[in-house]
Amino acid sequence: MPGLTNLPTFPEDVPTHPLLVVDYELLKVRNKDEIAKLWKAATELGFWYLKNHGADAEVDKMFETGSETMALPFEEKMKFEQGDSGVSFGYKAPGATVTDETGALDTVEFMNIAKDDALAWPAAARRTYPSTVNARMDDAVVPFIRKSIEVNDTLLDIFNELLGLPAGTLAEKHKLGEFSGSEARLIKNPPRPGGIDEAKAALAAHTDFGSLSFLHNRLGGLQVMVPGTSTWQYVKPIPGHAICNLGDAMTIFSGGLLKSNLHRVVPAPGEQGRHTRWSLVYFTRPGDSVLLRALTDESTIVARAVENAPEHLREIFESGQTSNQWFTRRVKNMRTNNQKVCLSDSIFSGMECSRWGSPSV
Ligand SMILES: O=C(O)CCC(=O)C(=O)O
Ligand SMILES: [Fe+2]
Repeated sequence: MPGLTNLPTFPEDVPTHPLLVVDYELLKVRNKDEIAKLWKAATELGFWYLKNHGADAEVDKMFETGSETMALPFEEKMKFEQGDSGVSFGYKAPGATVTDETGALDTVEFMNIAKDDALAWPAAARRTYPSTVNARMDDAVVPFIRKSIEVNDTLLDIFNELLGLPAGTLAEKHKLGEFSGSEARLIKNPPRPGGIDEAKAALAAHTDFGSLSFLHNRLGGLQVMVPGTSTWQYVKPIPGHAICNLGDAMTIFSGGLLKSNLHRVVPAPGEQGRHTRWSLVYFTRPGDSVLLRALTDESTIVARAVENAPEHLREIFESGQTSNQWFTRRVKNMRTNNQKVCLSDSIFSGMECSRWGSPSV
């Protein structure tokens, strides 16, 4: 596909953080060593590579869908814009969110497709989409979303076991039939005219809001801030390997044991920066009505983690908010048009706009 083949290789001379590689086939048969590796990745960095996930064909078709959709005239895409009310389904134009406290604008465009719409197709559950998305619902979008749900639900079951929760506890919080913020995201970031200024993020530093993200990219540009450091390191894309990460909801459920780590997107490094960057994510998020709190009553492991957690985090472990309330607030606070309200609240440092010290998407 144009834009996804014959790409320059990832440069050797940029600071890169090696993620642990976890094998999905081995996880499925509950291989002990593989599960131990997943636990290490999840409790230390919150990011890992996942190989043998079996979604390559679905991912390729989604990249085609992304390229067909982003090629539509801007006015056509804007008919599906997500708006400023905190809903994330639909189109997000470049510049619709801010990337730092100076108000610098993001450069990425998204098309977010709700899990609820994919499952209801051809009916619309949450909203409608451009013709290019509708045309690929049957052969690309629905199969990708179903495959991603299968992978993420398997990981959720394993975390359920690792956290010592009663069987089905996390599954109950991510019920297929309940409306949720779960969505597939097609992302395009164009090459930046005038060269690469890594200091200017394409997508702001954030933690993912939901539970699990299943990410596919071909060019570099994703960076993580390794806990205990204050510098950004690239995550190198490896063919056939998805990048998985945990979101804030899992940090809350687990009393802080599972890490939702800060990350951002900058222009791809080196020669790669001359090319359009495409990426694709499936976000699994808790059902809209699920209360975000540490599962202390359900697990002694979580209860102990909360007892040992630093004081300032304990408030987050009893957020008092449903998944939908939390998510709506966070999406709203990212929007450029809402910054008058938000910057006065100190979005990048305060507790009100971002309890995690950075915005979340
Ligand atoms: O494009 C990427 O590599 C990451 C995107 C991301 O972090 C997000 O959409 O939340
Ligand atoms: Fe993210």
